[in-house]
Amino acid sequence: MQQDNQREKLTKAKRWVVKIGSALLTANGKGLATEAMQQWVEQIATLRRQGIEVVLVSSGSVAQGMVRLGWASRPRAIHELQVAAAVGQMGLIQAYESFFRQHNISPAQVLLTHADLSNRQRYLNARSALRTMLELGVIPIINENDTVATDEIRFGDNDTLGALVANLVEADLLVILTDQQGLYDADPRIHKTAKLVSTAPASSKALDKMAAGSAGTLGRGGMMTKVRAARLAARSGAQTVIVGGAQPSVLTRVATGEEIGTLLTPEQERLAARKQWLAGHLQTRGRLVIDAGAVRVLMEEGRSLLPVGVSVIEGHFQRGEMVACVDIQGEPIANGLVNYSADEAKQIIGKPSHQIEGVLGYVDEPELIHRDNLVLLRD
Ligand SMILES: Nc1ncnc2c1ncn2[C@@H]1O[C@H](COP(=O)(O)OP(=O)(O)O)[C@@H](O)[C@H]1O
Ligand SMILES: N[C@@H](CCC(=O)OP(=O)(O)O)C(=O)O
Repeated sequence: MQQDNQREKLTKAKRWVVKIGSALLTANGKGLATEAMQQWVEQIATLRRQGIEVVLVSSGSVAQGMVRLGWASRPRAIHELQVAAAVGQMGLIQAYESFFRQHNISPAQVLLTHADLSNRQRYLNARSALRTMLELGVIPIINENDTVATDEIRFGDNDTLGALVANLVEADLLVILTDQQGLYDADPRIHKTAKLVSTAPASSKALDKMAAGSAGTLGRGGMMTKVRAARLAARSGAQTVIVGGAQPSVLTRVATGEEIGTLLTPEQERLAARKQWLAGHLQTRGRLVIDAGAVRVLMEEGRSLLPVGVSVIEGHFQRGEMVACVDIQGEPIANGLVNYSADEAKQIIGKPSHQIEGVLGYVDEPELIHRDNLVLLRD
């Protein structure tokens, strides 16, 4: 993909994940950087008016908690960090809430752990909740759920969380706001002559050496986790911009394609990347026999699979697992991630989607398999 087209592509990105790091948010440990927060919120409101959906991943709970508890240095003990995070998250959310309210936007607090995104069912639940928030114009503000997150279920840094959220909501763009202007060819705190990298493929090995320096005193990740986050985001086709969050109008400038910060580019388009992942990674757990009408709309119109087009359910699968879709002769048509378990699906097949609630008592999604989660196996 041409690198010079890539900034232009930013102007078309419709779904963004914006991650804001601790150093920026907490004015380097001096309390919340409320003026800066107010400006980011204002820019997000502007982006929204331009039709861009934004998910915010915000760090700063531990740093803010330290201020509220009067602690001068970051505690080592995990339970103390958890307390700082819980106390600080209140201040963080309170501030966001009041700033978003000034623009008549409702923000929502979402706390996630690693386990929430590695379990297929919880992954799908988080995904539909976030998608619905975006549809309703609510801005999700995500942080790690530090009170319950211990080592094995921890993201460890919010750069990674931002990337996983970008994968989760199928974002076009991950913007990582930090205290440097972007990624330099060496740590600019140590090497005064270091140069800013403008654009590079996220997969470039040369980036590892450049980003090897450590994090600031408040942040956890440093540049290495940002580069890794860009690679993770690239797996679902998202672009990543690492950029100095203290610059005026930083977000709206990124949206115009202005050459600020560092743009790390994916190798594949978003949907192609997701479909490749779907095609390669999961075993099927069951089979749906679909009727001729459903075969036609899937293959010719690229539509989602609705319960009404399914005649038989085979196998024991859970919501979120991969199933095979076959025609009435048993010929494979597509594989996809199913929105209902086998037991639920058996009750709703052959029925129009508006009857799902009447049958099950709730509706997860109107589709049995959404078209974004469906890979066709025939041309
Ligand atoms: N090549 C590099 N380019 C820019 N910054 C770097 C580089 N290597 C290391 N760093 C350091 O990474 C820091 C940003 O990471 P971190 O403190 O985790 O920020 P955040 O809180 O925004 O996540 C910068 O302040 C910088 O000193
Ligand atoms: N959940 C933690 C995340 C800390 C973190 O990842 O910080 P950073 O590297 O500055 O994004 C907090 O809010 O303090």
